[in-house]
Amino acid sequence: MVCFIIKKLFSHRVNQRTQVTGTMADERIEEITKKIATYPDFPKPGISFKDIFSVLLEPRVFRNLMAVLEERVRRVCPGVQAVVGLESRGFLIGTPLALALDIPFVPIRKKGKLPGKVKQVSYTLEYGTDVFEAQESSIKKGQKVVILDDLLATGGSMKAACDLVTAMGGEVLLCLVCIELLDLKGCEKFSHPFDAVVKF
Ligand SMILES: O=P(O)(O)OC[C@H]1O[C@H](OP(=O)(O)OP(=O)(O)O)[C@H](O)[C@@H]1O
Ligand SMILES: Nc1ncnc2[nH]cnc12
Ligand SMILES: [Mg+2]
Repeated sequence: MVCFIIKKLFSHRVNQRTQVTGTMADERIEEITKKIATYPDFPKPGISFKDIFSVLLEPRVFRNLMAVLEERVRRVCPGVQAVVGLESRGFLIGTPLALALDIPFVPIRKKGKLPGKVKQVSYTLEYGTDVFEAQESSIKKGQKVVILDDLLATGGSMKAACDLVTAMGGEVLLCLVCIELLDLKGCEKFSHPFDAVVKF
């Protein structure tokens, strides 16, 4: 009986994973959604490119996006100790979020751009393959982090970032993106808690 109840509770949590913060109507999110420009067949035929830069053109909408991200992190992972941002578009939102939360910003960069000793992981993304690196001492053992990026497509980048942070001894409390491309089912690539502001 106890086992049955535990299983029920657990399956509920797993099913809720992509709904970490619920679905309350939020006018800020509706406006952010409308501002995200779509470019068909960029950078390759068949790719429908969602452009976060169109949100950044409007300070009020950008500020609202940052406020939504901050609220979600404060609600879901109050003990978070660092924001890990993925080069390059993840830096745009990762640095202001780290400042707002008053915690360190840790960059994960593409191969060969970070000085000093680095840890590496290779990965595939919607239109290619790449290698991610982090500076060896940038993530401490047991450090609780949120990983932030502009967009989740196939989930290859986010999975690689989770693997890298975990291999360095960090604990991923939340993977957070502005935009999720639902058809690509990227969040199935990794098992950490996940949340997205806008879903297409
Ligand atoms: O879920 P995935 O299939 O891995 O794709 C998502 C990633 O792809 C894009 O980055 P990109 O590597 O194009 O580089 P950029 O951020 O430097 O523009 C986007 O900013 C995400 O980081
Ligand atoms: N469809 C897409 N739009 C914007 N950035 C992306 N990165 C990977 N896929 C993408
Ligand atoms: Mg990117």
